[in-house]
Amino acid sequence: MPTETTAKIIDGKAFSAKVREGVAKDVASLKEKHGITPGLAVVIVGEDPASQVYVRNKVKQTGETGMNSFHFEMPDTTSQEELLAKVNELNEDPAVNGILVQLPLPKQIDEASVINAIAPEKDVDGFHVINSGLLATGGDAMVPCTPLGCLLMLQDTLGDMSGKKAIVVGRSNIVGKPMAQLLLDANCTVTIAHSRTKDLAAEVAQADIVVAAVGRPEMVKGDWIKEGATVIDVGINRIDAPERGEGKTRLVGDVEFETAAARAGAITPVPGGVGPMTIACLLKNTVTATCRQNNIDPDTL
Ligand SMILES: Nc1nc(=O)c2c([nH]1)NC[C@@H]1CN(c3ccc(C(=O)N[C@@H](CCC(=O)O)C(=O)O)cc3)C=[N+]21
Repeated sequence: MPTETTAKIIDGKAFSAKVREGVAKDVASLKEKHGITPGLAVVIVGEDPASQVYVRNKVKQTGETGMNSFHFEMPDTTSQEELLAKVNELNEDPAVNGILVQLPLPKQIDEASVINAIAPEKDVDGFHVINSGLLATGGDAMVPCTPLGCLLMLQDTLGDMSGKKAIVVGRSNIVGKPMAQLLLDANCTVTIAHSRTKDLAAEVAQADIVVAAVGRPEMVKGDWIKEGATVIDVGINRIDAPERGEGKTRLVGDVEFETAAARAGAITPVPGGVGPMTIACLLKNTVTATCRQNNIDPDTL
């Protein structure tokens, strides 16, 4: 029997366009009132073809908001010292308000050393230990872009989340852990599930909010989802799609979409869900960083 989509599809593409509009307004106002043009520097080491779309979108959208975009490509033979020297140079450059070093890095480079070399106030990814520490203790952190994008979509869909049961599937430093923190701050009762979780299906079935961030195609099954739950699918997995012709591929999330959409109250699609929101939040974080560096209250923009 074919399943039927009953869930509201959360349109991350449309929502991210709204977020970027807000960013563009703030950028214009920073220029007019303060004579400041925010600058975002992106450093890419090596060539990962999968990230080319992402990088192109990022550069295009940064420009569209009126910000300055600085782009650095370094060969995959780059040493840790060379990358640290680039990071230091950007730390000291007053035209650069935000720095993103694209991950993963080649194996000769220690990621933590590089991330923690970024000036915390320019760390628009929110990966620096100072920022994760601030997030964990209720301070003014730079919040990682993907979890921030998920939170904005959840707030837009649900409003007050107080008392809701949330499950985060995945415990990465980049998504799972900060996401759990944000849900906790929103007064949810939070479970973090992972590869050693005993009965994942039973855990997911309890949740009003499911955030899937494991990076395994369709591993969260639709029939685990509680009726009416809100499902945020962080996964972007490219899989073979022989039904579309030889050598064809398609993108799927970490959630089995069709079956989950038949049970959920609302769900994000892949593509067009979390991905575009991640980029929009990177731009938003760059404005936040610019304001903090210049002691400007963003509410006055
Ligand atoms: N320091 C760092 N920060 C990151 O945030 C970071 C990173 N490194 N390394 C790579 C990953 C990947 N990532 C994506 C963001 C948006 C889309 C995105 O917008 N995807 C679209 C289009 C997908 C497609 O068509 O290929 C979508 O989901 O609709 C994809 C991937 C950020 N990353």
